Amino acid sequence: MTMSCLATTDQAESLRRLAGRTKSEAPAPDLLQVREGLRVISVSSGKGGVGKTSVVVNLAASLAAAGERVLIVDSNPGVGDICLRLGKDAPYRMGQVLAGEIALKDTVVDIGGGISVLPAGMDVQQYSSLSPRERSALLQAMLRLQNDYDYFLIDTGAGIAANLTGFASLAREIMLVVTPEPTSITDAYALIKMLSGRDNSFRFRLLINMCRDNQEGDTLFSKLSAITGRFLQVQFDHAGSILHDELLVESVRRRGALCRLFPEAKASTGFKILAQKINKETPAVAEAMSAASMASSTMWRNHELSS
Ligand SMILES: Nc1ncnc2c1ncn2[C@@H]1O[C@H](COP(=O)(O)OP(=O)(O)OP(=O)(O)O)[C@@H](O)[C@H]1O
Repeated sequence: MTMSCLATTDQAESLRRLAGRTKSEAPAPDLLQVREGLRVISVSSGKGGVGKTSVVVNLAASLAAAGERVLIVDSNPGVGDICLRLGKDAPYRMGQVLAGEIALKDTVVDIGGGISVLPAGMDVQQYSSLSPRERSALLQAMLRLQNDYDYFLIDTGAGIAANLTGFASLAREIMLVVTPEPTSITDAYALIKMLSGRDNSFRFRLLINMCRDNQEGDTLFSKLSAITGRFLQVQFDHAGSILHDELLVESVRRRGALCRLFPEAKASTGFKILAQKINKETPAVAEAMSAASMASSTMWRNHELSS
């Protein structure tokens, strides 16, 4: 669904609703500032099916178990519906937000235990069809939620476009999920190359999922790190390894987080260590961004991506 309805209804009112403001409130300033202390991490991959959503769900559960308040932003259009995966209904959809029928904040689903989900699935075409003002209103609506959380974990679609558009554009930290499969590694390298070419301030972390053992993960990280070190100027860290674990598949079947259903599982240990590591780090500093310039830079990026 697009926002063409804005042309026929009261555009100011629709934008206000989209941004979650009341009529009496002044418009938000044209500056997107992620508050100090909020971590915005996008979890991405070069190819699909490597376990991105599993990582988001279980990292969220581990962070929440340590007392952090986590908003999962499910911006992956289509397949991986995180609410469904966690056994909850998402009564409202992004299309209704884009149509100005409902405010973004009203779509948030409380999963319990310190985790909420924003079902924000939107594909690149849908995002491209928004005007710069609509994009800006959406990002501002997102930032109006920031005082309620310590982390925004963004589940993006696979590939570069999904990382540069929509809510993912707020993240300075990118966690790339790969598996030991050769195609997953080459796709991840291509993604790092493209993203770092657009913005060299991203902090990349590599998380190796579905490993046989930690040694396999360490070896893979060393190989990729050697190549990126030689050819690219990027901040690139090892987030850790998550072991292949049949109980993870079982947790998906039972519609819950592995770390909550099977806290002693071998993959749960990996997620716990990952959460501790992330929690100890100093966040990447996010500078204020002009909403207008972000919206227009995303336009040329979209144009470039579709060519
Ligand atoms: N560590 C693991 N051990 C065993 N199975 C896993 C592991 N991680 C993920 N899986 C399984 O791999 C499958 C894909 O996982 P998931 O849906 O999280 O991937 P994704 O990258 O988000 O996929 P998509 O690109 O389709 O959104 C699921 O069936 C999940 O149970």
